[in-house]
Amino acid sequence: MTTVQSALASPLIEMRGIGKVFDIGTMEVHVLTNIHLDVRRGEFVSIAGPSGCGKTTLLSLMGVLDAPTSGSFRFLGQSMSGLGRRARARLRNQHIGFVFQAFNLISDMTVAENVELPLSFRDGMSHRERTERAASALADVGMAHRMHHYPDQLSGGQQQRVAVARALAGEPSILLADEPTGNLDVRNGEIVMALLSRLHASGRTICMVTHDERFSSVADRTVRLLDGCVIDETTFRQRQREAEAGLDERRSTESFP
Ligand SMILES: Nc1ncnc2c1ncn2[C@@H]1O[C@H](COP(=O)(O)OP(=O)(O)OP(=O)(O)O)[C@@H](O)[C@H]1O
Repeated sequence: MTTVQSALASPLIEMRGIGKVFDIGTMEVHVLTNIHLDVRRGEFVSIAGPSGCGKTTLLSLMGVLDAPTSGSFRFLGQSMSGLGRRARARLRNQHIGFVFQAFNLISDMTVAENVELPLSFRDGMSHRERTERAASALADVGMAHRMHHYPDQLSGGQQQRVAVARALAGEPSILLADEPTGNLDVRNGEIVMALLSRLHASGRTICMVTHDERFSSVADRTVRLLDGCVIDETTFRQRQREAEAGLDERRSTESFP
């Protein structure tokens, strides 16, 4: 098998025995313990759990923003241990799209300029290609008609859709979203979730941190954390079977009082 073939055959993200400890001088904060987690191409994985359980820390490790203290982490089949700062930045720019709770758009740049910005760090990408990619990503999220507007002329939901376009414009291998609906009202939250769902249906790989159970259930698989450990992993099929079993039970109780 060639290097390319083996990278394609292996999970996109492969974590084995991952631990993360923050040393804050006076004490060590043990945030993640012995995490085993794979994310395969085309999967939509949600990470759920109570506040402070380590969800964002885990997503930062997946996004190569931070490094684990222990364990092995492979991205696209390549070990991340010992990778230098520049190599990590290049990998993030080429393979990872980030969406955060705060939209983080630059207020004095137009929507199109915001989406093009990360592409300007790509070696050798022409201005024309950047413009075309930005236009196409904005069309994907239904925001092409606003490309010459400024962020403060858009609603929160629209700004988040632009942030998703910015994350997608570089054709990343995975989209990592940290509470993407956290700053949105119910309706805009649903619109952004419907967008992520549609992107997943078209083949995108997505990993999302969310507090919201309704949104978590949109994913193929939900990984639940508690105190930095994975305590449960349920797949969409399991949840469907459980819901059907609950329905059958209710039906039988109703038929035989
Ligand atoms: N740089 C850091 N230094 C020290 N402790 C940290 C650091 N980053 C995170 N922590 C601690 O790690 C724990 C987990 O934080 P994290 O943000 O990953 O949790 P979370 O599950 O995403 O929480 P929330 O749902 O509230 O956003 C917290 O106790 C936090 O204080």
